[in-house]
Amino acid sequence: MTAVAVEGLRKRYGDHEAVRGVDFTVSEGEIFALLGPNGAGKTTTLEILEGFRERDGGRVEVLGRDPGKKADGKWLRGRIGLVLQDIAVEPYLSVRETIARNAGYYPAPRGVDEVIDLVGLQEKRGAKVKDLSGGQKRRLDLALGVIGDPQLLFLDEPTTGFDPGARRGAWDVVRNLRDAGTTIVLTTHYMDEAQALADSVVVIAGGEIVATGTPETLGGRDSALARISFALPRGAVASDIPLSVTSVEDGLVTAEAEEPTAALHRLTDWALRRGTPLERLSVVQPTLEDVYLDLTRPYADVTDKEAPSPSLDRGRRRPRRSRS
Ligand SMILES: Nc1ncnc2c1ncn2[C@@H]1O[C@H](COP(=O)(O)OP(=O)(O)OP(=O)(O)O)[C@@H](O)[C@H]1O
Repeated sequence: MTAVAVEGLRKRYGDHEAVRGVDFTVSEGEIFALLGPNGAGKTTTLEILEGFRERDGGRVEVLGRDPGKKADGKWLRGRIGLVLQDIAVEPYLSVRETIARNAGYYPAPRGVDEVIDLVGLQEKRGAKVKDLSGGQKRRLDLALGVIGDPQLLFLDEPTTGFDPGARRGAWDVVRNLRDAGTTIVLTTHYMDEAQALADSVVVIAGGEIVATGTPETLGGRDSALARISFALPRGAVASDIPLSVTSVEDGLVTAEAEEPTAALHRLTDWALRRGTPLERLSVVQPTLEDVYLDLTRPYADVTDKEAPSPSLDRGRRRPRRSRS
């Protein structure tokens, strides 16, 4: 079933069109990541889904209701959880008091201590909010987002300010929530986070969707050529190499291969027969971050008045395979 459906969504601030006809769906029980550079329109889109901002055009359905309608908005507030940036909390209340107070806003909240354990704030149960570190404060935000046992959870940059260990802990929390049936919509600027968590991904830039897919397929990532590089062996010239060489710079050969396993077999066989080792050998497939940067590069440092069409300049690709 569909948890969120967005069709032709538009939002304008004065003469700035922040969201320009966005379409996407989020399936129930998945982790959906909305990615995009600063000013892309992510927060505006989320705020419309959350019922905090009116749209100028398009259709939006969240758990089958329209968050732009007052009655539906009220119904939705009991069923969605929010982890926003800069949530205002009372600084002199303790962690436990803060979570317990919020639990009272929901018809069927989770247990307060269970949620404290879930987000890893056991040690800080009695600490005042004002004495928490930045990362601990963000965990408290996460606790407040899940205390109402939401069907749908919005996470706006959930791990900003976390240390690496805490980030992995938060990822486990998010995955556990998904596995327990919560649908999760998140924004993040960390591509490793999207890679680790997301079942599906949408990239938005300049208020428009520039790519959709899974972390594995986004922007043709699964069909991009692998890049093999190694130091040119002593005495060899580029034309000796049994691969499609794209460059030789400072003695480093770079070649692209459609089937890296077979290409490596040919290359290492050639090197072994020559008796020359392949120094600095590496095989690189584009990461989600590489693909994301290519997709959004045209939008860096441009205003809404000159939003370009994205150039998919990942270089050569192997012929498209059918995608699921
Ligand atoms: N209340 C507002 N009034 C006027 N312009 C706004 C308002 N909120 C956002 N904007 C503008 O709309 C555009 C989209 O902003 P939005 O906050 O949705 O982007 P974002 O993708 O969430 O960015 P970030 O990653 O920096 O949080 C930006 O150009 C922003 O300056």
